[in-house]
Amino acid sequence: MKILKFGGKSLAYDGGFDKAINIILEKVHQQEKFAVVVSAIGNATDELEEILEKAKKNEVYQVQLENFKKYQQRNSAADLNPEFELLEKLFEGVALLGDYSKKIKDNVLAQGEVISGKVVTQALKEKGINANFSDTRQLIKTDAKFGNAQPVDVISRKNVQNHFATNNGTTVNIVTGFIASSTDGETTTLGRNGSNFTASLLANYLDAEELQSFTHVDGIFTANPDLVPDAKKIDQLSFEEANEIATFGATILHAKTIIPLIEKKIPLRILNTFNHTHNGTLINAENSRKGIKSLSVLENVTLVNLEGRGLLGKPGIDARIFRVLAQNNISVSIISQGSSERGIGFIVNAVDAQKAKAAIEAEFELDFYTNDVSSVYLTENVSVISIIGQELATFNKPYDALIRNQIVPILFNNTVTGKNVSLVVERVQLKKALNVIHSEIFGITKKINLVIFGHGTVGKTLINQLLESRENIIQRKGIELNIVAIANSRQFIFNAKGVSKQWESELQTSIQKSSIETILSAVKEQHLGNLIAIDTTASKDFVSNYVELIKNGFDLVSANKIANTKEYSFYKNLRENLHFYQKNYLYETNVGAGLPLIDTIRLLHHSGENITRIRGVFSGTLSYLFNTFSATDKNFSDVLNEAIEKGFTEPDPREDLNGNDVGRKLLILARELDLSNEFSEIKIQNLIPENLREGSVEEFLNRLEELNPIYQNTKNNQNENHVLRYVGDLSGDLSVENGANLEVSLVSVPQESSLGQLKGSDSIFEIYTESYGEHPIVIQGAGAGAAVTARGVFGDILRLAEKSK
Ligand SMILES: NC(=O)C1=CN([C@@H]2O[C@H](COP(=O)(O)OP(=O)(O)OC[C@H]3O[C@@H](n4cnc5c(N)ncnc54)[C@H](O)[C@@H]3O)[C@@H](O)[C@H]2O)C=CC1
Ligand SMILES: N[C@@H](CC=O)C(=O)O
Repeated sequence: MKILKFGGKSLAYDGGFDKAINIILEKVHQQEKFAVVVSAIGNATDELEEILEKAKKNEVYQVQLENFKKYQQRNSAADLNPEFELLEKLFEGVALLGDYSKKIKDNVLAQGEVISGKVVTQALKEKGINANFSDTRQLIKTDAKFGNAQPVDVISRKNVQNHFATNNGTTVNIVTGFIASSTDGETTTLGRNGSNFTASLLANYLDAEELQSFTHVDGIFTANPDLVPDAKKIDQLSFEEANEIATFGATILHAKTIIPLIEKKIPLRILNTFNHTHNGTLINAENSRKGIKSLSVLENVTLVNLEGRGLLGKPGIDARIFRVLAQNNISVSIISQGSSERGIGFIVNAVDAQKAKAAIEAEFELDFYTNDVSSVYLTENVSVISIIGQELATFNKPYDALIRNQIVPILFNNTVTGKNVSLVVERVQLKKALNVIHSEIFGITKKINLVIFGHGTVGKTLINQLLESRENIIQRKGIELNIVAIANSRQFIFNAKGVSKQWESELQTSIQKSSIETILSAVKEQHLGNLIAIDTTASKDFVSNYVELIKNGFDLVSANKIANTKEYSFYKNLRENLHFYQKNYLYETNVGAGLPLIDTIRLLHHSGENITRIRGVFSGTLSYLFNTFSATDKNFSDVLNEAIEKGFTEPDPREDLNGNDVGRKLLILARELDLSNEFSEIKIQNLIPENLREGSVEEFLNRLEELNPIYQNTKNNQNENHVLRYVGDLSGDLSVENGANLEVSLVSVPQESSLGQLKGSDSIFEIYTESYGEHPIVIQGAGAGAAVTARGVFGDILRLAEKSK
């Protein structure tokens, strides 16, 4: 036979009760053999406890009692008068005495289960079922520890087996959970979660084939889904794993429930009354998945700290602390003591914190005078996260993930035998911490949250590339690149689940004003971790937000060259912050768009290779301009317009023509070699005549033809078989500070030379090193363009995402 157990919410009248009855009916029609264990209906136990407290304090409880009776009776024909009358008498007595014993309390609470058993039995009888109300006070015998009585197995087993021997067959026994009686016949209860315990005892005594516990959730989850939206239901757990979870806080399961089942290897299935065809969580003897983990939380706790130099090596300090806490009925959940014994910290429920502090202060009063104890203080508003099933050997992963996301646990400890690590975090960080740990441990896919600043030529291409490749990257890499926000300088859109393919129109109509503060608070509100900010602007101002982003947990990816080319103090401060907050900053596209240049130079330099010179055509725009202009009869201005149209140029094309963009690239490379040059030190040949340098972009573009005679002349005045190339050259002694020459100029080179053979918008970089001698390492390829640049930014994002995997 099977044992079915229905919890209070499953029997509440707001939907659960009828569903529970239907489940029972369905099973009867399928000719299953089973007994049903019931909890009290709805919140009956809590309500009875509240009324009891009111009666004790001589407060008016009668209205609440009447409401209780009305709710419990609802439209049932069950005769509940004996229970109601007993309750009235008990409450009257408590009100008169102004107190109650645990025995009285058990008697009061027991009525909830009796009422429930009678009501369910009556409802089934009305449906034509041969239901039989079974009061477990006649069956399960316990010691006299009221409130948390222990069953006397020998007697209880015999009683249960005898009862079921005569009351089985076509009968459906509706059995009260939670309640029992002492060997003297007094009503006892089995402690909170006692109905599950009753069901589990019955399953054991009757050698049941399965215990089905009907709850209001789909099963046991990897974390509380209210706090972790990505929490997953666990399909199967071994008894040992379930025991760990039960011990560390899962309210749905209690450790003592499992023990009688383990003894007889009886499977326990956690099911949902409201979704009963769902397979739920099966707990059995099978060890199918080793290392299952789940996260449990103690939300409202306080850390109590006791500090003092005189504690070192002094025996009995801990004993005194815990004795005084025990005397005050204060339970301690986590204890941490440093090996120097200069302090001890422990976690108590927030409601007990002040009491605990006062009790310890009183206990150690004399030690304050002798200065052995210096302070007792509370760290309030903290929470405990327990990672159940977590071995210390792999704890580095969730711990690193927390640090990466700027959550530093206040303390952590592990159990020596069970696999369980608990962390104390600030309560404001609880949700984020849970989600970060959950994603690290359970995330089949790792979610990386992206905030994109700027959606111009490069940004827009990047966003579309990211949206198009989303599924593919999930499949291939197990990484979900989730664009949570897109911002321009005026407005932004935000969606924690990821922006849609209609992002452009949504952004146009968005009323959310763009500012670093509003974006950061939107991110914070959603407790998002694994954050990357992507700068695809060309803004000189925006880079001043980088440090703020870093401080708020963002890694950075940038196509914008400004941050790397501002004054050296800014450059250095940015890196100091990156180092301090352990954040990353990638900017491969700053030089050579999608070409793997910065990474190559960094690798060579860090491996000790002496780079002696870097020379080449650094600008895709100017490469296209002079390659095409040299090889065709087209006007200079027409070719320049083509470069603008192809998306090669900077937002202001004068930044290419005046040599600043190439200068910046040269400076970025120099700084990669640990040189602290400033932009002002670069010798730059400006290709724009002075009279065209001022004014707006539009005005400049309208006067492009004025460039034609100048460059036609330059072209004509070259030696034969020579072509024009705009070249950047980092030379001199690159191994010493102030030894480098940074120069950008237009040169005429033989057509047959490596620079002379360049085509299209290709950039070329010749990297000379000591080991490679006269034969430089050459990196060549498209040096500009939205698609290649966006791909390069994409590459940086993936690199960071993989790093955090
Ligand atoms: N086009 C190319 O081939 C390459 C470009 N880059 C760099 O990529 C960056 C973007 O270039 P493009 O897309 O061509 O420029 P773009 O001008 O088309 O796009 C930049 C966008 O950023 C927006 N923006 C400006 N300030 C902002 C702020 N404070 N917050 C949010 N958005 C802001 C602008 O409204 C604009 O839509 C530049 O820094 C450029 O140097 C780097 C390598 C190659
Ligand atoms: N305008 C730049 C774009 C890449 O940095 C260029 O043309 O090289």
